[in-house]
Amino acid sequence: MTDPDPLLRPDPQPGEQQGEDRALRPQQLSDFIGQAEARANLRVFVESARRRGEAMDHTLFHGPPGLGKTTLANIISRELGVNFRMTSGPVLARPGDLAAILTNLEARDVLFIDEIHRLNPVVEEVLYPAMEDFELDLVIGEGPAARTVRIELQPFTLIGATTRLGLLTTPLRDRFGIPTRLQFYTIDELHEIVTRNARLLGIPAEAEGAREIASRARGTPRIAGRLLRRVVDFALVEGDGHLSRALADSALTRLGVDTLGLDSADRRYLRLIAENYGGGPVGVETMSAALSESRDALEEVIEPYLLQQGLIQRTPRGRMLAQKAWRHLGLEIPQQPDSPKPGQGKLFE
Ligand SMILES: Nc1ncnc2c1ncn2[C@@H]1O[C@H](COP(=O)(O)OP(=O)(O)OP(=O)(O)O)[C@@H](O)[C@H]1O
Ligand SMILES: [Mg+2]
Repeated sequence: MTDPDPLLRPDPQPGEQQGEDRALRPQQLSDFIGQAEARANLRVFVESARRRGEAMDHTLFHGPPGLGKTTLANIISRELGVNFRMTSGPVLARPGDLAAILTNLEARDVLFIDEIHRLNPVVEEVLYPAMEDFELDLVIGEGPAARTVRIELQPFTLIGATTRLGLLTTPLRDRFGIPTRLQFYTIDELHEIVTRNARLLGIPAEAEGAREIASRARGTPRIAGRLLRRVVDFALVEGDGHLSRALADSALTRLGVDTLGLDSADRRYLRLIAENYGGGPVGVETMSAALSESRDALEEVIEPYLLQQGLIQRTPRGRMLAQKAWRHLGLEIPQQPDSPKPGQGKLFE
């Protein structure tokens, strides 16, 4: 996929996962801002598991990239006071890979599987009895000599994360006792996050400066963190080192982030529907071909925020531009030709 604006993509950029980003990661549920409902529920489930001295029930986090799935999984293991083991769907190529991890877990540990929708089906089969009965059925040997051995596992908590709930198989989905959807953050929540991050980075930030970044961060803490760093660069080199609204505004505009937080890829998407398809409806495959972006990237990364902002609508016949998008692009809403009443059109065929 051609990606003109890696700065603004909500997926992690190289170095971010391990490096500079770590300092900003909330460590406890009480540091975690936003997702109030999910957080309140998780607090109960964690506390209950602790009191019972049992593994917490399996938990699935789903939602667009950069909203805090990995962060929450980490926090839960810390609050439970257990080890955190991390792997991901595409990494577990063979059942043995998963078996090796499962048999090494200690009682009540958290096993985090990122991108769980990308598990190999034969690996997924191994996961079912492991999740349900903490048992592993492994086939040893081949042909007539093959036999199955059953291995007892320590009770553990599986935490799965996915940006594509729809791609999870039903049997896997059904085995999560705590499915949790993460939502885009409000501007107030992002404002709090930017303020906290600026404090941690030791940057003097005016409330209005932090708010400007928050309102242009696409509802996503990862993007808010990244925009803050870039604005700080401008503040240090071209300003007086402190983050004001005017500085944030000029830096973000230079970075191509508009007032709604859209980047050039978002605007290209909206313009295509407006200018080439009269506002739609247009199918996602057509969009994908015209933009040279994978369908996954459109559905996972670009569209969720545009939908949440009410800029586009998804209809059975394809994507359509909403009025707000025409206004945002500064384009005239085309006059709809008088649509024939039901049945009337037939007369002219
Ligand atoms: N509620 C929050 N408060 C403060 N910072 C947050 C919050 N949620 C996420 N972050 C920050 O945003 C960044 C992205 O979070 P995280 O890696 O958990 O997202 P994710 O949902 O796992 O994304 P992906 O789908 O790409 O794996 C991290 O740097 C994290 O510190
Ligand atoms: Mg993650």
